[in-house]
Amino acid sequence: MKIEDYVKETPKKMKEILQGADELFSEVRQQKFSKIIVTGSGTSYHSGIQSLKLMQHFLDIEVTILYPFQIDQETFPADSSDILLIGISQGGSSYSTYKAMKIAKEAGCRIASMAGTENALIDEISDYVLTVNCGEEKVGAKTKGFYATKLNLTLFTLQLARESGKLSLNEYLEEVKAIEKYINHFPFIYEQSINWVSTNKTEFASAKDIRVIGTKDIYGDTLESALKLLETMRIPVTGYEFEEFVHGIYNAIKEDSTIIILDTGEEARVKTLVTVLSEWTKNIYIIGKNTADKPQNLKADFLNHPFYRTYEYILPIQLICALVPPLNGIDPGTPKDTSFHQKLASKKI
Ligand SMILES: O=P(O)(O)OC[C@H]1O[C@](O)(CO)[C@@H](O)[C@@H]1O
Repeated sequence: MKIEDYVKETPKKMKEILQGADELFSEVRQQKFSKIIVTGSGTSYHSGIQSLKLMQHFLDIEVTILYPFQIDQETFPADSSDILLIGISQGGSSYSTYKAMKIAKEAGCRIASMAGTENALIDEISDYVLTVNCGEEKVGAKTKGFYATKLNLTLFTLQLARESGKLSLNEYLEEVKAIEKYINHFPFIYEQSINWVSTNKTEFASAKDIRVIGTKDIYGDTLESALKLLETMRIPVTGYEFEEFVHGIYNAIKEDSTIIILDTGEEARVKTLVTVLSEWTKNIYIIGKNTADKPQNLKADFLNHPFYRTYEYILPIQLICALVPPLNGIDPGTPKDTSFHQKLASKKI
């Protein structure tokens, strides 16, 4: 299967994950935690970053997202028995995540794992196995798993909030309904995104480097956009939150720079930024609901819910990753070196 096939089956898998939530979280939702730490590398870390605000909003406790390398004994200076550490690895076998989970376990934390496969390495040290039931994704650059992991974190949060009374049953069902709306709407955004990518594919294929700019509400998606574009197009790509970009990154923009802006409508200065940047480069692409109607922009029928828009803005980017690299002779689903993780001892093969 190719990347676009996995993207396409995303709504079906999301529906299944929704249906399985009551059972999957039945044990963990009854527990009390004073703090939650989420850890994972790359796309898995981005799922955490993107879910952070939602988790804080519904759980009303401290939530921290850390890269595995940031976790050591000093992360847990006091009694940690009320801390839940969630380790995420879509492939389930990243040693970095596993090692961080082990340190947390030895410090007395309770441990949950979210792997995209069953019987994963990271499940071995978990008290709560919270498998991301999105089915296999046998390409290096994961897309379906990103939606599914964010949904798993969301449902974990909503179930915990429901159980502790922070959310009534009705409020819980309202949230589920809002997510279902996204699942049903997914094919429309998919179609609009495919059309936009095919209109601009030649220009994307000749991009020398790309800067992705996103607002704070989709910071995780902004980082993920940059990672996935870089991983598949194999050119320099970086992603910044709007304010951080304005802070100094703009200095690097020149004639052959390509800029993609994820415009959720939360930032009033996007238009001004585009006017200023247009003096230096013509290669500016805006993805948004109310963006100017022109071929370079994707003006899509986004639903734009503050928490669940995360299921739509990333989609056009993933389709660039799926469809543009082949124009340059790159198979985006196959890593550049298929035995890389073996050589680096970074994943259990
Ligand atoms: O199994 P893990 O640790 O989540 O790693 C898989 C992820 O790593 C990446 O290859 C790069 O960070 C992602 O594209 C992929 O989804």
